[in-house]
Amino acid sequence: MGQDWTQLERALFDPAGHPGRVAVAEAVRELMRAVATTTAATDDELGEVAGRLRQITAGIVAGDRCVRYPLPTGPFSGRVLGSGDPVFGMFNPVAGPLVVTIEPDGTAAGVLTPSPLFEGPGGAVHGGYTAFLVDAVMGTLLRALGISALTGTLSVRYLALTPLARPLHLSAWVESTDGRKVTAAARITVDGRPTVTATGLFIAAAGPAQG
Ligand SMILES: CCCCCCCCCCCC(=O)SCCNC(=O)CCNC(=O)[C@H](O)C(C)(C)COP(=O)(O)OP(=O)(O)OC[C@H]1O[C@@H](n2cnc3c(N)ncnc32)[C@H](O)[C@@H]1OP(=O)(O)O
Repeated sequence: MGQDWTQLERALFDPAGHPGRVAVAEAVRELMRAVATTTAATDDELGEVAGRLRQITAGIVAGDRCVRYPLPTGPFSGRVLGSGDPVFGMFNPVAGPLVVTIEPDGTAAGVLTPSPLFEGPGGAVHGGYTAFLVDAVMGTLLRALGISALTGTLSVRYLALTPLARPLHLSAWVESTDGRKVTAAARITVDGRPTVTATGLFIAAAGPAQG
C-alpha cells in the first residue's frame, strides 16, 4: 500500500480544522431528520419554522458547488476523510457521513447507520441509496489504490430488505483488472447477514487523474 493518509493529508483534510463547517452540517442533518419524521409539530408551527430557516439560509449565502478539498490521487490507506462529497463528506448534510477505512490488504471497510431520510419500501432502506453507498465505496477504494476511474456499469443484487436504524457494514475489494477496465465488488451486511451485493465495472481515466 501507499503512504498513510494520516501522515500526508490530515493537515489539509482533517475536519478538525473546520469545526464550524462540520458543526453546521451536523446540525442540518439533525434538522432534516426532524423535519422528515416529526409528528409532534403542527403545520402552523412548521410554517413558522420555514420562515426562520429561510432567514438563516440567506445569511449563509449558497454557492453553486459543495466545498470540498482536493482528493489525493492515491495510493493512500487508513480512514477516508471526506469533506464535501455526498457519502463521506463531513461538510455535506446529505452525507451519512459514511466512515470508511482502507485496509492494509487493499480492501475497504465501512459502517453507517442510515437515516430515516433514506427510507424505501417496507420501512427498509431505499435500494437506490444502498446502490449509492456501494458505488461510492468501490470508487473510493480504487482511488485509494491509485486508480482514478469512473463507474461504467453498476450491478446490484438485493438479497433481502436492508433495515433502517441498524449499522450497515460495507466492504469492497477488487476482483480483476483488464487494461483500463477494473471490476470491483462490494457487500452490505447487517447483523452478520448480507443484504446487498454489487459489482462495479470501472473505467480508468485514459489521461491524468481528475480530482
Ligand atoms: C474522500 C472521498 C473520496 C471519494 C472518491 C470518489 C469516489 C466516488 C465514486 C463514485 C463513482 C461514480 O459515481 S462515477 C459517476 C458515474 N459514472 C459516470 O458518470 C461515467 C460516465 N461515462 C463516461 O464518462 C464514459 O463513458 C466512461 C469514462 C465510463 C468510458 O468512456 P471512455 O473513457 O471513452 O471509454 P472507451 O475508451 O469508450 O472504452 C474503454 C473500454 O471500456 C469499455 N466501456 C466503456 N464504457 C463502458 C461502460 N459504461 N460499461 C462497461 N464498459 C464500458 C469499452 O467497451 C472499452 O472496452 P475495450 O474495448 O477496451 O474492451
